[in-house]
Parts: sequence; structure tokens; C-alpha cells
Amino acid sequence: MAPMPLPKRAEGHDRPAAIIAPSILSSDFARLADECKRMVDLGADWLHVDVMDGHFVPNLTLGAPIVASLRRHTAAFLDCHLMVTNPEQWVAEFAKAGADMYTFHLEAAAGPGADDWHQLSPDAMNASVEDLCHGVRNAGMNVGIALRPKTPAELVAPYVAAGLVDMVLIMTVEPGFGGQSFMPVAAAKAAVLRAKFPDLNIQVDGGLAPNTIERAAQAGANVIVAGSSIFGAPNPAGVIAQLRGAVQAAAASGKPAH
Ligand SMILES: O=C(CO)[C@@H](O)[C@H](O)COP(=O)(O)O
Ligand SMILES: [Fe+2]
Repeated sequence: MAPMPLPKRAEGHDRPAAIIAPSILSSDFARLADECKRMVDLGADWLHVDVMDGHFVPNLTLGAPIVASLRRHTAAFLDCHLMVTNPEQWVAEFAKAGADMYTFHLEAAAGPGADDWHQLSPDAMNASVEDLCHGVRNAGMNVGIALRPKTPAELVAPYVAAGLVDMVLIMTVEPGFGGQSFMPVAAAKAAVLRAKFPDLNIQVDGGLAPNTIERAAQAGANVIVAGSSIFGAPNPAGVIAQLRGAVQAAAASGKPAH
């Protein structure tokens, strides 16, 4: 089965269309299906699903069984962010559960315990990252590669250039928890990738809100994850519209990403 196609870049725009993905980590898990429907009704394009294993990050959330249950209640694009060691272990299960995007961390590709890019051995990494990309696509999902805030953007470029990757996720907080403060320096990494890859879907995740979106949008991001700023707002639809508006304005400005 082919992965669900992602939006293309329109003429006159410097990046693919804006996608707003509320992170269900900030929802009421006891009412998950209702919360997802509410977000889609309020204008969400995707639903962002944070999977944490208590190993790669110091928190535990949910796994494929919840995604499978959710799939029975929504047709929305399920954007799964795997903050786990051994990401290859869960590919088949997430595909069967109905995940649309499988984003694994580049740091996790170095093997158990390697949670920092300094521990990445280029040879071991290349083989396992390429295998994982092929495995995810062959399973019928889009391929995402995530970078921790300090992992250089250049490390992912060869996989994008080789056509193995549908989206790069730039973490703008240390992964593990919702509600943390946005890191502008991490968001700036989007500009490195946008300059090289105008058609790439570049996602930012962590601390995105109406008062931080400008930096990420100016750097070239087009896929915006937001948890606490959407779920915690009195008017979540307004926040979704503001985030989308900032990306659209930056995309049409004709200015190079910076
Ligand atoms: O992956 C993660 C955290 O590790 C995120 O997806 C958070 O869920 C975003 O939450 P906010 O920072 O927007 O509250
Ligand atoms: Fe996430």
C-alpha cells in the first residue's frame, strides 16, 4: 500500500503548504476520540501522536494499540513521532495500526543508549537509517526523521537528497514533555534545510504558539506541531488559524529562508 501523499509546493511559494498538527499529548487521554474529532472540526490538518518509551526520553505515553483504536474513530492523518530506542521494532505494528507518518529520531538510529548525536557512528548510522527509511515506506507509511535540538541539520541532508525522506522534524524543545519553552536556535536549523530543499516538508515541534511561530515560519518550516498552545487556549480554532496564517505569509513573502 502506498503512503498517503503529502501536499506539494504551489507556484510562487517557497515551501509546501502549511500543515497544522495539534499534539494530542496535551489532550484528555480519557476522551481521545472526541478530542481528535474536536481538533479536526476546528481546522487541524493532521493529528500529532507522541510515542515515548521511557528510554529514549524520560516519559511514557502510548503505543500502536492506541493508534489502532483511534484509527477506528477518525480518518485524519496520524502523524506519529516515535521517541523510542530501536525504532525499527515498531514499524510493522504502527503500519498495521493505521499510522500515516512514522517519524523516528536520527539519534536513535545509532543504537540503544545513543541519545546524543556525538555518539553517532557515520557508517553504522548510514546503513541503519537507510534500512529504516525503506522499511517504513515499504510498510505503507510516510518517512519522517527527527532531530534533537542540538543535532546538526546537515546530518539528515544526505537521506533527503537520496529521496528517502518525506519530512524532517526539527525539535524546538528537548523531546519528552509538552509545555516547554521554544528554542529559537533550534528552529533556525530549518533555514539550512529549506535553502537546499524547497519541496521538503519541514516540521517544528515544541513550544510553538502565536508568540513563537514567527521565528519558525521565517526559518522555512511548514508543518507546525502545537500541543499546549492549542489545547490550552480559550479559542483553539483561532490559534490554529494564527499558526497557519504565519506560515502562509512567510511562504508567499518571496524572501529566502533565514
Ligand atoms: O514531541 C513532543 C514533546 O517531546 C511534542 O510533540 C509536544 O507534545 C509538544 O507540546 P507543546 O510544546 O506544543 O506543548
Ligand atoms: Fe512530538
